[in-house]
Order: sequence, then structure tokens, then C-alpha cells
Amino acid sequence: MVNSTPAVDVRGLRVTRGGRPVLDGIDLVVERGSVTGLLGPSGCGKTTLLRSVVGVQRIEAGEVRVLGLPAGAPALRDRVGYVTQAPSVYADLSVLANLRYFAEVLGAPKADPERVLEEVGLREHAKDLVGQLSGGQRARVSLAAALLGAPELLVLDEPTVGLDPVLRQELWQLFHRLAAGGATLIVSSHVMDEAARCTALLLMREGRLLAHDTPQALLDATGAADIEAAFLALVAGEGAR
Ligand SMILES: Nc1ncnc2c1ncn2[C@@H]1O[C@H](COP(=O)(O)OP(=O)(O)OP(=O)(O)O)[C@@H](O)[C@H]1O
Repeated sequence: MVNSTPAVDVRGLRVTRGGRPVLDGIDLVVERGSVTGLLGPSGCGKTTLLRSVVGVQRIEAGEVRVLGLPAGAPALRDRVGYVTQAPSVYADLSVLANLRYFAEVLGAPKADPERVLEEVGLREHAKDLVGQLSGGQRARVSLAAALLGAPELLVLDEPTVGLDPVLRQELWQLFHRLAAGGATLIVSSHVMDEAARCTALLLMREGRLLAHDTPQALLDATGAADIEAAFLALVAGEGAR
């Protein structure tokens, strides 16, 4: 039976941080199996929205449901993978030791550390200490840790920052392979040229969603040549209202 519960269902979400409204009434449904890009300028609230989806953000109003359960519910722990912008792995352990440790904590299958190492292209660095890796390699260790246990939803906060074009392309191919296998991915970026790689886009500005559609539909609706121009057209349209 196909599971028709959306991966993410957000209604009327409001979040205040540091006394200022950061998310201002977000409504959003993310379908399963999509690779949804969350795009918008620095500070517009992308990380705060992702934190709300994984259930680590105190919210002021609204509801966030993930895989049919309230965000952050204990039953979601091994069904949702989250990669923050800051590496969340131990610098003084090897890559493989990190992955074995997290696999143990999650109760993931014994073969998972090797599998995810291969997926993120770090097999030859398995024995290296994480603290001695490059920034991009360290980011991929965090991603590998999030892939342990094959979660149904992956929430990735700027996973391609600082990576070279070849690695970026390889990671996007991995994201699509995971989606083809049934996973849902939400990937934030402030680089608009990553937009075309997504099956759906969320364009965000100042705590609100400007648009949620496929890249092509956004280009058609705005008559713009690329997503950056479409974004600017949507902002200009808002101002004119
Ligand atoms: N811990 C915090 N306390 C108070 N305000 C915060 C905190 N973290 C973020 N903010 C504010 O919330 C707003 C949204 O931040 P958020 O990190 O969600 O943006 P973002 O779109 O992810 O930015 P970036 O692309 O730079 O990562 C910003 O105005 C920021 O100053």
C-alpha cells in the first residue's frame, strides 16, 4: 500500500527568536519521495524552519507533523536524519569509529557504517581522524551519519557549502538515488543555482514562503530565465501588491 501521509505537514507555523518573529505563519506540505530545495537569502529563516521540522525548535503557534506524527516525537528518532550546518561528529575519532558509534546508538544494522561510507565517497578515509579531514570531507561524515538506518526523511541544512563542483554533483546524484529508493529530502541552500537539481522548491524570504512549486513551474509563472530571476520577480510582485 502506498503511504499517502505527507512527509511533512506544517500549518500556521510561527516562531520567535531573540524577541523577533522569525517564521511568520508558514503553511507547507512536502510529499514523500521529493527532493525539495529550501532556498532564500541568509537569515530568512531556513534553519529555523528545518529545526521546527526535526522538532528541536520551540514554536509559538501552529502545528508541524512529520511522517504523520508530531515533529520531534520519539518514534521519529530513527526515521528522520538531520544534518546541521556545524559538523556534529567527533573530531578525535576516526571516520569509521564515528559511524560505528552512531550506528550503535541508533540500533542501525551492523553493515550500515560501511554502506554509508561508500555512499558519501569516503571509503579511503575510513581510518582518518575526523579532525584531520578537510571541511568538505567532514561535512560528508555528518551526512554519512545521517544516512545510518536509512531514514525516511532527510533534513539537510546547506550540505553542499564549501564543496567543489564535482563533489556537489555527486552529492546531488546521491540525493536523487535516495529519493528514488523512497526517501524524502529537504535540502536548504542559499545558492540559487542548486535549484534546478530539485523536484520541488520552497522559496523563502523574511520568514515567509514566497512560493512552493517545481522549478519549471516557477520559471513559467514568472517568465524568468533562471530561479534567481524568478525569486527576484516574486519579491518585486510582493512589493507591488
Ligand atoms: N539562537 C538565536 N537567537 C536569536 N535569534 C536567532 C537565533 N538563531 C537565529 N536567529 C535569528 O533568526 C533569523 C533566521 O535565522 P536562520 O538561521 O533560520 O536563517 P537562515 O535562513 O538559515 O540563514 P543562513 O542561510 O545564513 O543559515 C535570523 O534573523 C537570525 O538572526
